[in-house]
Amino acid sequence: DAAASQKRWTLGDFDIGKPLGRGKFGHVYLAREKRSNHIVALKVLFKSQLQQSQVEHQLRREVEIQSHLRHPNILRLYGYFYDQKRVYLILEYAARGELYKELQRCKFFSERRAATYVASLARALIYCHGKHVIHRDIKPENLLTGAQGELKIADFGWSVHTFNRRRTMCGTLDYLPPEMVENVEHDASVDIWSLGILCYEFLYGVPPFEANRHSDTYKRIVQVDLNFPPKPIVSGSAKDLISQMLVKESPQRLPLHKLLEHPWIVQNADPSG
Ligand SMILES: O=C(O)Cn1ncc2ncnc(NCCc3cnc(NC(=O)Nc4cccc(Cl)c4)s3)c21
Repeated sequence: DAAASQKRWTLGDFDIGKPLGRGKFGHVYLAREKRSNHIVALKVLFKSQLQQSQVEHQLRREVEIQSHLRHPNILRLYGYFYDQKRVYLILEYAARGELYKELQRCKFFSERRAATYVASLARALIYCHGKHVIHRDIKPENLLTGAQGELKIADFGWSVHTFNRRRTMCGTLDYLPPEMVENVEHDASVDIWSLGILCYEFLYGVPPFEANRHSDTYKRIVQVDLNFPPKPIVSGSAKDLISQMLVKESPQRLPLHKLLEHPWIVQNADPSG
């Protein structure tokens, strides 16, 4: 609630539980806020490492952006606090944990499960883009699942606000179409590409442009060297959707609201998400 996001939290406000995971910058613990008994996830980041990697500004931006986002498919960041050595993020607890572990366990998802996740992600991204926020780091590692199996986008560490850069193209703006002046659609389409990659990986268990060497992956991406293996068997409708998202020309990628009307989503996604 509003009070919670303003309160000055300290470690003493929480009972710390089991470790949930360990990331590059620190560990995540299950925790309970003592007064409310509210269960949260507490991410502990070491200031030394944040300084070393010069990501403090990114973390500040994440906290700022996340404090304005409220969506069922976006993991809440309730607040933060710090002490001498560490910064603590107070996060919504996603009871079923990391989606990529589930993908590794199942190898790949059914079309219904994949479409349900893709539709939830599209709705969350439509919400973010409506607030001129792009995530820019949509991948299985940043997706968590709640107690009912619902998908939660986490870790806005790479998200940005897309301010409307006033283009000074040859001095006048008068002749630019709305989407160019807005400059949101153009930027926001990076998340559409990533969602297309994710949809492919949900269905095949590997991302489409995977290669042994970085340089080969880079080449396959810029050439959009997209092909669909014969196994597992995937419907033509799914391939059609993926092909409309993995388009090099960003303004030509299928807009997210059109994705929600695509036959593959309409016929396979569980409306409750
Ligand atoms: O995922 C797991 O390991 C385990 N797990 N299991 C359940 C569960 N429930 C909630 N959260 C979990 N994990 C934390 C997810 C995050 C959300 N937001 C983040 N933000 C961030 O790390 N920002 C950040 C860090 C360092 C530098 C910079 Cl610039 C930005 S991490 C959970």
